[in-house]
Amino acid sequence: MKLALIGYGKMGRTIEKIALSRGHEIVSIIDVDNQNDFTSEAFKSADVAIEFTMPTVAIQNYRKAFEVHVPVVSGTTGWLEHLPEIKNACENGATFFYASNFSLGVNIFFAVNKYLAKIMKGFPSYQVKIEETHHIHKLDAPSGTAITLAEDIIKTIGRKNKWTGNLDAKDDEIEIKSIREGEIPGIHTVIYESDVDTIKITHDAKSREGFALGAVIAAEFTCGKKGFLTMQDMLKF
Ligand SMILES: NC(=O)C1=CN([C@@H]2O[C@H](COP(=O)(O)OP(=O)(O)OC[C@H]3O[C@@H](n4cnc5c(N)ncnc54)[C@H](O)[C@@H]3O)[C@@H](O)[C@H]2O)C=CC1
Ligand SMILES: O=C(O)C1=N[C@H](C(=O)O)C[C@H](O)C1
Repeated sequence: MKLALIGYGKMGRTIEKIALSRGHEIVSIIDVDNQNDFTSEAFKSADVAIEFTMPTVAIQNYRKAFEVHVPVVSGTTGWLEHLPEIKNACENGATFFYASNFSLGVNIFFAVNKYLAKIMKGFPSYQVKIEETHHIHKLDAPSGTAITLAEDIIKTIGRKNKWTGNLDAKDDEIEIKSIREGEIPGIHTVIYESDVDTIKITHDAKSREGFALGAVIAAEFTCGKKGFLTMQDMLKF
């Protein structure tokens, strides 16, 4: 498959390595210094573009790729206020795959989180909160993964209406505590606490390889498809 990379930072470089090891060709790499390359023949020849950049620029990149009819797989977090525009573009011919976290392990963790929230619906004596820890370079907080975890709990548990990054959460809110420390790739913990005990589930990424492998597999899945795609479409659990 011919791949384009939009964003050649920590994720872009890890994705390049994994894509090459799976026999794919990188036909174009776009970063801050060559943003006009979206109209190049090389970029337009890509079967799929994989985008990992920054919350503030992601939406412009999606628009530019859609203009030249290149499908996009993106893992950039912190841009979801624009989701209706992207879904609308997908209803009108664009192809876009988004995941707040592409790692298989995190997606198993998402399933466990939903199952646990279903059980905890019947146990209101437990308070729920989320903690996420990432490297000091991360621009957004809370992490996209923590927001997905919180939204899945809200849909299921029946006693929470929204999440908050404030540490004085109201009764109907889920507190998300964000910690930035060293070079940590990503740790997410969901914590249920009663007067007598604590239940915790944690996903701890050892490196960025799991995120990058998931993004390349998502690009393979996206190739030849149309519309708005997610990990649920790909993993079927
Ligand atoms: N969904 C997932 O599984 C994962 C998502 N992420 C997210 O991916 C994003 C990128 O993460 P990293 O690679 O660690 O960041 P990074 O800071 O290492 O790389 C970002 C790259 O984007 C480039 N860039 C900035 N503006 C650009 C523009 N207008 N056009 C093209 N390139 C541009 C930067 O120069 C840099 O090379 C973040 O939002 C992060 O939260 C990170 C890991 C996994
Ligand atoms: O910025 C990161 O590094 C990561 N971002 C994603 C998020 O915001 O959830 C996924 C992963 O945790 C790494």
